Amino acid sequence: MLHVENLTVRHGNRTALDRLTLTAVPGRVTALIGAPGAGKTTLARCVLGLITPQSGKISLLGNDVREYDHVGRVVGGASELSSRSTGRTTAREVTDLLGLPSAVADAALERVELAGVAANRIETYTPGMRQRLALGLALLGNRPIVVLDESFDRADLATQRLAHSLLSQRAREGAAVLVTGCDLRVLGAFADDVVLLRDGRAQLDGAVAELVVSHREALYVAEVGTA
Ligand SMILES: Nc1ncnc2c1ncn2[C@@H]1O[C@H](COP(=O)(O)OP(=O)(O)OP(=O)(O)O)[C@@H](O)[C@H]1O
Repeated sequence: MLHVENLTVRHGNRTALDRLTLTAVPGRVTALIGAPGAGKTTLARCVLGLITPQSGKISLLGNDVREYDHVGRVVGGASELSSRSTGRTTAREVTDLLGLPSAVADAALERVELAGVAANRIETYTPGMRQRLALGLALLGNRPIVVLDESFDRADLATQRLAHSLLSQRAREGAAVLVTGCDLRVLGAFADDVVLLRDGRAQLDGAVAELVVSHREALYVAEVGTA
């Protein structure tokens, strides 16, 4: 379980997250939907331990995020990829952190169809290949929480399909999966829950199946609005 409570983050005088509360439940895919600037990346970076919020609480598996030396041991996610590194080196950094054999890194790259370019630098990858690498890294090691700030709704169709199938499968295996994006029409096809973020606040929060019936207008108008 990933639970965020009353999280506030300010960048200078700009409030990126404003007392945000949300939960990503094990066994389900949660889509964090918001227009550009709504605060999705800020939230993902907080969960990955890259930003310290001004106030509020993040708990991972019931423990305060600050109790973890390496959040990456329990949260699968891709933070900034170093473009001069290769896909293989990057994946092996994760297997090293998790104490897994390097063959697991190779298998993760194969799963996202990057085995043939594993030895190439990330700077040579297309946007879709980078997104597939992020996906492979996030799923590596079957960690109980997955956070992907990748806007797969804007990816090429093959990458979208792969993301949908692998993230749904990981949720079915019991992980709490949080994925960000702008377009609920795409993410709603495989997400179970949705949090609609606007100006750093959760405007709507609930099961996709219920919200698209009760708040259809608000969901689709708000997601394309400016933050
Ligand atoms: N390092 C920073 N310094 C100043 N302002 C920032 C910084 N990072 C983010 N912001 C601001 O915080 C707000 C939230 O940004 P964030 O990147 O989290 O949104 P987002 O929903 O991920 O947007 P996008 O879909 O474009 O990635 C925006 O107003 C953004 O301009």
